[in-house]
Order: sequence, then structure tokens, then C-alpha cells
Amino acid sequence: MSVLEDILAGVREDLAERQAATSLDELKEAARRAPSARNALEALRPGGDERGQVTVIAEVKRSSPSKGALAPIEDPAALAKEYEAGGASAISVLTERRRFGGSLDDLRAVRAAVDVPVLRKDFVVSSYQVWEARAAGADLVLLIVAALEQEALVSLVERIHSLGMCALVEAHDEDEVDRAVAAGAKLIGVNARNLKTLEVDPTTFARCAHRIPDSVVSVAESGVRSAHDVVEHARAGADAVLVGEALVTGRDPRTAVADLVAAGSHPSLRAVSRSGKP
Ligand SMILES: O=C(O)c1ccccc1NCC(=O)[C@H](O)[C@H](O)COP(=O)(O)O
Repeated sequence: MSVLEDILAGVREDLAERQAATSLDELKEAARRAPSARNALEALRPGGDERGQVTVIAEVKRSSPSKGALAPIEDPAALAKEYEAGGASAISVLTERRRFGGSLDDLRAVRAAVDVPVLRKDFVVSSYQVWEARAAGADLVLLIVAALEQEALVSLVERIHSLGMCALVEAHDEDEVDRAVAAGAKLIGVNARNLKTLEVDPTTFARCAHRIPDSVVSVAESGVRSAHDVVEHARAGADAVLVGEALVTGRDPRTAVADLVAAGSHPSLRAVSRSGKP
């Protein structure tokens, strides 16, 4: 069993328990009462088609399958406020419990504390989790191509968009990018971490970028640690980077985010066409 399959098995068990405790109708009612979703595409690519900077999605991440415990994060809302003060354009909250120590309570607390869009980062296999995300206030929901059949991917993208949120559709190779595009993704993440082996290859985004249309907002995920990494991803055409470990293990998350934001805003980084068109 791969790491991803193992995670998904646990996610399905936890999901079944929540489904037994809360009906879909109750969840839909809670989603109707939730504040409207914030515009994530605008936040992540503020210039629209005139791309000119790399924005930062900062992640609330307590632990991971690859590294074990990273940081206790007793107050995720306080951490998210630090990220926002440092210039983060969105906050990612890992809500998976078994391997990442996260929860929907973390998401609710973060959403109430910041003004930027908030991502539910989890292993979504059912529309029930999409309704849960909206009910908790999420503005974005992660969908992992490798975890979903194409029909399910398409249907989940449609459900997320129909609820006013934005799907961040995550790929790890060129074929998965093609599947994300075909599924109607407006926001595509390329994860440098292979979720089956946990190996991180920093060149993954650059290899996949030419398959992401310029009209789609792109995110380079995982393994980003420094201003140099942000600049490399900018040169490959990334609109945003998603950073977890380097921020939660550092001493000053606000300054760490600000350094990455400054690197991504440098005037020498002209917008790069991923398709090769001028
Ligand atoms: O982080 C892991 O070890 C991991 C393992 C298996 C599935 C997903 C995993 N992480 C989720 C993520 O995508 C990252 O948290 C995110 O991209 C940030 O990565 P990093 O900056 O390297 O913490």
C-alpha cells in the first residue's frame, strides 16, 4: 500500500464516522449560514492576466507523514494572523487528523481570524467533505488528481465551484496536469512531493508548467524553503507558492512569509508565459 492509499483508507474511516453523526441535510443548512466564499483567484493572481508577482499561500501544518511532528501549533488562528501580517495571500489549513494533526475546528478558527481566503487541505473523496468545507467557511478546497477517478474529479470540481469556492486541483506530473485542465480547474497546484513515495523533486513544477494554460492560476507546492526557491518557481511561471514546513519550523513566521513575499514581488521577475507564447 502506498502512503497515499494508507492516508485515504484512514480518511474514509473518519469520514464514515462524521457522516453517521451529521446528516448531509444538516451540513447543507450549516453551509447556507456560512459567510460567502472569498475570491481566491483574485487573491492569488492580483493582476489577473497581467501576471507580475508570485504570491504566497502559508500553511498551518502540525505534522506530516514525511517528517512526523513539526510544531504543536496550539493556536492556529494566531499563527494564521502572523502569516497574514507577513503578506500571505491565502492560508492553507490541513484538516486531516491522523497524519497531519489537523481538524475542521482549525479551519473555522483560522477563517474567523483572517481576511484572506482559506484552503481546506485534506484528502477529499466525497462531496460530503466539500459541504463540510463550505460549512466551516472554506474558500478553497484541495482535490488531488492521484486520489480520484476522472469522473469523480470533474464532479467535485463542479460542486466546489457551484458553492462559490475554488478548487485547487493538485497534480504531480504532466498527465495529471492534463487531467486537471480537462476537469475544468481554474487553479492548478503542482506538488513537488510524490504522495506515493514522499520524495520531493524541486524541478517538478518547471517540468509540468508548459501544460498549464496561461489562463489558469498555478501554484508550486512543497519543498519551498527560501527566497531562492520562490525566484526559481517564478522563472518557471508559477503564480503562487504553497509553503508549510519551512514556516512552522522557523522562529518567526511573519518575517519568514514576508521574506518569501518580497522575493516573489521583485521587479526583476517579469511575468513568464508558461505556454512559451510571448
Ligand atoms: O507533507 C507530507 O509529508 C505529505 C505526505 C503525504 C501527502 C501529503 C503531504 N503533504 C501535503 C502537502 O502538500 C504539503 O503540506 C504542502 O504542499 C506544503 O509542503 P511543505 O512546504 O514541504 O511542508
